[in-house]
Amino acid sequence: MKKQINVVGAVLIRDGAALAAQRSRTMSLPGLWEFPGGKVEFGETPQDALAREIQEELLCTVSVGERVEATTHEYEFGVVTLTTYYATIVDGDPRLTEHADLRWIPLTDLYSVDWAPADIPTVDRILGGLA
Ligand SMILES: Nc1nc2c([nH]c(=O)n2[C@H]2C[C@H](O)[C@@H](COP(=O)(O)OP(=O)(O)OP(=O)(O)O)O2)c(=O)[nH]1
Repeated sequence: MKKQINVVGAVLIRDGAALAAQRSRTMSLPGLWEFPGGKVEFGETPQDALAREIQEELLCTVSVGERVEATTHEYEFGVVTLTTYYATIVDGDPRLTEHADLRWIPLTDLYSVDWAPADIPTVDRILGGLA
């Protein structure tokens, strides 16, 4: 049976653009774009995990809000359940640490990057919510 991986991602929206992070060559799913975040550790709430991951990888503090979407996708290396939340930056500015790139993508261009497959329902939901 494949490994089950619980992952949380942050949907940060500012001035009509969403923050996307490109996975680096040394990560799984290299080159694909994702919502910053990571794996939920034992004993953590998804919200705590998300705030911790954003602090670690973007070096800023967020307040986690409403859930956007939850989706399960089977990759070669395991089954990822990705839950995304709207989040707001309360301190600091996102900085590039472990990803290949960070980009504020205008919502009108959100489909222009190559998202990790598990993220597509979140992108659909964000854009659907605007309609
Ligand atoms: N953080 C994040 N991960 C995602 C998203 N969509 C998606 O399929 N994933 C996958 C990529 C990874 O396999 C896993 C998250 O693990 P992680 O962010 O802790 O990545 P990691 O670098 O520690 O993982 P690994 O390369 O060591 O396997 O979920 C997303 O929007 N955000």
